[in-house]
Amino acid sequence: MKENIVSVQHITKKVKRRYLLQGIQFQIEKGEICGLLGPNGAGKTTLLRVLTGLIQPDEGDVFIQGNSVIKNRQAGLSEIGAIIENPIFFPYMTGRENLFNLALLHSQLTKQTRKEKVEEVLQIVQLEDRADDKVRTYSLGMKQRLGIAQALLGDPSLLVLDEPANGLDPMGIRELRELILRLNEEFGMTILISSHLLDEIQRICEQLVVIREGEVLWTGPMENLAREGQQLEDAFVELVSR
Ligand SMILES: Nc1ncnc2c1ncn2[C@@H]1O[C@H](COP(=O)(O)OP(=O)(O)OP(=O)(O)O)[C@@H](O)[C@H]1O
Repeated sequence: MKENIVSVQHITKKVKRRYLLQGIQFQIEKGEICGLLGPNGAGKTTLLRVLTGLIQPDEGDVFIQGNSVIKNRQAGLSEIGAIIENPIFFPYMTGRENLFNLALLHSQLTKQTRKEKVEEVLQIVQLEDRADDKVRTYSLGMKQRLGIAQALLGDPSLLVLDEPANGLDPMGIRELRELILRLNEEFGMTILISSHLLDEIQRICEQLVVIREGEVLWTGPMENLAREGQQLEDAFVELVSR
């Protein structure tokens, strides 16, 4: 049996009297790519912000490799690499310089291993050729890949991507898809990804968590929702309009 790497347990988040998330529960197994879906305003970003420690839930807990991101914040969060909002880089610094700066945040790394890590992640996201160019000259797709490189600096067990394909052109979307699949296949990375691009989700995800109005509406393997030959879009629309 595969090991659960992520366990989301009864997460509830209220703002004033309104529930943004209510009793959210699901698990993600090691090595899986899990898609987080839901209509606009369902609570996806709020959930990913709780998962990555950016906001505190009112109830519940999230365990990453058995470490609570709420009670044992440092250990829990050290297992996660994420792009939640658009990654912010210094435009007048090169990609390599930006990464080196961000690598300083990983205080467990020595100067030498920091340098090696930066080169390693640049290679993984295939930005070595442009690493000495200033970030202001990068396309959106390149900035997104630099964002993923940044997320990989701490050797996370889980990569969390919130709408990573937003604004990308078809070529950028394809490069991103290939990168996500390579991270999963070659490096065994577990990935949680939210997106409105359902055909992209259908191409890359094995598991799905569908939320609506802050609650889990459906969770399970992709093929149980979008049956053989069925478009995920049709299955999704059917599900959320029930
Ligand atoms: N700090 C906040 N205060 C009040 N309401 C909030 C706050 N943050 C989010 N919301 C509301 O919570 C709901 C869920 O928002 P969230 O951004 O998590 O949804 P989403 O599923 O990511 O939506 P989208 O697909 O449009 O990005 C929305 O109705 C939003 O307006």
